[in-house]
Amino acid sequence: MKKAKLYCYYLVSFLLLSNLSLANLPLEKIRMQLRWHHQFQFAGYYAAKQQGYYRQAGFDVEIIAGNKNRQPVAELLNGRADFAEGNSEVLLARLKGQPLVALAAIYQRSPSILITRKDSQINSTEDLINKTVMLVDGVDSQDADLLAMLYASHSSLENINIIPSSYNIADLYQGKVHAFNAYISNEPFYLEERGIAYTALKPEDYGIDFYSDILFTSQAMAKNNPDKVQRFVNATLKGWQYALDYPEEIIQLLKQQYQSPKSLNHLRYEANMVRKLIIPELISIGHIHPGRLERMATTFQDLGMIDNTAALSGFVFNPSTWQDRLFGWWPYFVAILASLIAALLVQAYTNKRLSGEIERRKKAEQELKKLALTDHLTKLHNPRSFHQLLSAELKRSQRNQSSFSLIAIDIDFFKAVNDQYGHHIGDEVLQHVAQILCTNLRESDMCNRVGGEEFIIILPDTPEQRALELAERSRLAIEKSPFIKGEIYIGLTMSFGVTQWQPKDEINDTLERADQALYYAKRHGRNRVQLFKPEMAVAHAKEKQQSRPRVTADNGAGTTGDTAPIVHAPR
Ligand SMILES: Nc1nc2c(ncn2[C@@H]2O[C@H](COP(=O)(O)OP(=O)(O)OP(=O)(O)O)[C@@H](O)[C@H]2O)c(=O)[nH]1
Repeated sequence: MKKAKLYCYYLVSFLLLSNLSLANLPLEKIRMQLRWHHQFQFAGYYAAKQQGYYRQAGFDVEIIAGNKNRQPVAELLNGRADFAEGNSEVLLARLKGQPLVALAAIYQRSPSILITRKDSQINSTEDLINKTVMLVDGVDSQDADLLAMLYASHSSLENINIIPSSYNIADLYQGKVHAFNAYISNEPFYLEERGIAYTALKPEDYGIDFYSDILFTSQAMAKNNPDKVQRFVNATLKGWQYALDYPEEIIQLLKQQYQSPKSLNHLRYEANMVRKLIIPELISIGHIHPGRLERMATTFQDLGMIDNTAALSGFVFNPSTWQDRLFGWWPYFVAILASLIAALLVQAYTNKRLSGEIERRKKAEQELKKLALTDHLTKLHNPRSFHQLLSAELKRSQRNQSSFSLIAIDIDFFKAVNDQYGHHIGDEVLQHVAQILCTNLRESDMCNRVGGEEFIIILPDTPEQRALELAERSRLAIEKSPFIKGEIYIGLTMSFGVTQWQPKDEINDTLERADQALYYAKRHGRNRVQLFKPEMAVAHAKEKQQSRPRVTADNGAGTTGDTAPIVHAPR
């Protein structure tokens, strides 16, 4: 659970950091090409820029007005724009092989109409025979919805005089043409302003149902930067929603910032019409239905404008294919994966450090324990440890009904060593002796330094006879191993007292007996091994009464006990 929390923490921190760093990135320059002059027709783009939606998406967007020579499809294909807005011409270009991708159909209905003067009595397309009609590019018009509307009632357009549009509505009300290609959101206002009655011939009334004002980009952009495209689309649609919610704000913006030549009333008229074309109450802004695109494509084909509709496939931007999704999400996958790996690594590193630290402390504790139980000079068990070991051995022997022996050992005339060579040489002699004493023992035997120059060996499962043999072996080893250092040569001997633990013994009973045997050995010539015998206890008690130190006590052979017969001589 703690680990899960830790990973979440890493993840959240990572994502927060990622977002912060994204916000701090410089804005990316984007060129957005409009189809025509600045007017309410493009309100959503101005709103997205004004409201900061583009900036939040990471873009610095330049909104470029269109004109006769600056048309969206050409601008985008030539790389002069990153995104653009066009009418059905976008689909037509795609079906003709241009690598364009539709991102959103802002207008669910086409604003293209043919407009006639009411007094011309032209009330339907049938009435256009032998009449002059203006279309964009004249007979070569790409205004598919208007053409389709004409074809809906004419098998051929030969009897209609189609000429290129002048883009000047005055040509209509001055009677130069009978029908004028117009935008329902634009030209009717001029006529209404002048009180000129008109008729609007709408493609939808002839079964022609086209999208318009399609936001599009290049195929390369959609493929290589789906995330960027999606961000741009989202910001744009948000802008459109804002523009439809607060049209007056955008109208003022158009006048002040984009120098729109249209009057406020004209812009309000346009805003009202635009809302009817977008139908936000019924359809989510920008929605593209593939079936409607197909119908548009079929219309182009029926008009002979394209051979087939094969290129329709893939026309609509769809970042939710698994490849696109993967492509768009891979940085997040990588980020999540990386943060998990980082969390695991940190965890592993922390664990390693912790276990290292625990190990180190354990060792230090063990070391301390060992130090507390070890004689610092000889590295043998110290008196404290000796008592623990002896008590454990006693219990073990009681439990197992076995027996152990003790050998108490004391260096002979050690005082003379200190006196003659100094305490530091005395220390080295002690180390020397300890090493010889304990080298030839069995693994189970325990060697202890219990006093200045006194040692006791615990021999588990050992009868006294065997202990005697071992003691004798040690005595001989010491005798044969003088301490030699430079010019110093010190011959050494040791005295040994041996006894066996008896089942009725307390610890001190056995210790006492070993000590009495050692005392006896000291008193009887030193450099010897003595097994405890009961009579020794009596003699020992008498000695104690006289309070005479055993080392200076008469050993029964004069005063030899006080004079050192061993050699302490420079070599
Ligand atoms: N260098 C050194 N000397 C020690 C240490 N502990 C005790 N001694 C000395 O050991 C000597 C023991 O002397 P005594 O008890 O008189 O015994 P001894 O001279 O060995 O004579 P006997 O035991 O009777 O043979 C004293 O001089 C102590 O100062 C130690 O850690 N280092």
